[in-house]
Amino acid sequence: QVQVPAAQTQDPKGKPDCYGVFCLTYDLKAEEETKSWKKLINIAVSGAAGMISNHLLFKLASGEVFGPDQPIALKLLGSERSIQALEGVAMELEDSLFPLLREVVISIDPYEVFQDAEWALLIGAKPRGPGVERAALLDINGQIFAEQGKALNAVASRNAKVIVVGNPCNTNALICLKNAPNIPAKNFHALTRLDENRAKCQLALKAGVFYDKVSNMTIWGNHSTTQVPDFLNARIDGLPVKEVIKDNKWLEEEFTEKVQKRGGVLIQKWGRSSAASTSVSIVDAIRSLITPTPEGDWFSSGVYTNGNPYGIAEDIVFSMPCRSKGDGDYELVNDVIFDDYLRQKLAKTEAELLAEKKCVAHLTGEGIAVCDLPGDTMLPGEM
Ligand SMILES: NC(=O)c1ccc[n+]([C@@H]2O[C@H](COP(=O)([O-])OP(=O)(O)OC[C@H]3O[C@@H](n4cnc5c(N)ncnc54)[C@H](O)[C@@H]3O)[C@@H](O)[C@H]2O)c1
Repeated sequence: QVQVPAAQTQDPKGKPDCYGVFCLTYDLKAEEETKSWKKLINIAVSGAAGMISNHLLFKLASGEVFGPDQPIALKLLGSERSIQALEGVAMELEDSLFPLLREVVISIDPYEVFQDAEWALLIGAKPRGPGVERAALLDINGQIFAEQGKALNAVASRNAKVIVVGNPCNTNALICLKNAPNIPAKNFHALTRLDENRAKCQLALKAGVFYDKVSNMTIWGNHSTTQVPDFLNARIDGLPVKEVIKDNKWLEEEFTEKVQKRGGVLIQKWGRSSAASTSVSIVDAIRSLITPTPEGDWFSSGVYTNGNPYGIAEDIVFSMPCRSKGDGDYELVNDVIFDDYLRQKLAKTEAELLAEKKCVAHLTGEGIAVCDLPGDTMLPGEM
């Protein structure tokens, strides 16, 4: 039974950064006596007034992500344009009376928001408007992630875990980690978990089984339409997918394209991009790092290539199969197989990421940018 410590009034002037009711402090003595709660953790969220955050923040504050005995502080970063909305978010958090939510800070200054952050969930980015080239988007959003990388480097916890959601998320994550040399590059992730979840759902549908039977699902490469949902290594009910779904044409063409373009189809139906399922996948991504991966299974995450066993180019952020002991860290999976089809697809998504990297050389400290993208591929959420 978790006990909620009594609130104590404190002079709000003493805590200038806090929002509203979160300026009141809890009675720490009462908390010590219960011994049932863990030490507070700082979670920074950028784009906190956006659609994804509108789902995610309430999951974080409810205890669904870090557990019912883990108090949290939410440090919310918005853009100048979203500051009013951000206040609205903070008001809704106040009114939800979450016992685990101890502090809320809203700000447009990443140096303030990232102070001592143990987790940084970087969602805020500019959406790609009509007529905006992918190269231009890389530059516009890249600037945001260069600045936020510098801020993380200066003030975040030295072992902060960073999950980049804002698109183009792989290259944004690369820019971010290059600007944060004091934080291990291994701690940076680009979110490809939504793609993994979508792939599992499509395989389950085709095989006529519930989706909990699908495991070992890797999304390789970029979070774009060149991503590779790997049906060679995935399993259904413990069996290789190809032994269950004996329709290679469907797997190579329909399945792959369905996963790559699922986001675009969803926009057509909804009139906006996926926010609820994205927030669920961010929760999945965090939980995969803080709970041990089930024996024999793995999860996908866009991570920094630095000595990978698959022969993928080094020094990019590439989605790969990972396993975790539940300590926030991960290891790459060794027991995966490749065939010609998979190798060919991997080469395409790898080429795209290498080209994206050249486009942002000015933001990673690697010289002058040369932008020659192989094709203007879409993000999964674009049509
Ligand atoms: N990786 C994935 O799987 C995945 C899935 C869905 C969406 N996305 C991406 O996530 C991002 C956010 O999506 P959304 O639907 O929440 O968008 P949204 O437009 O509803 O919200 C984005 C918010 O970020 C804010 N923002 C912009 N620049 C900022 C900055 N420099 N610092 C802080 N905040 C800033 C905006 O004001 C806005 O409130 C988009 O880039 C989208 O493409 C990624």
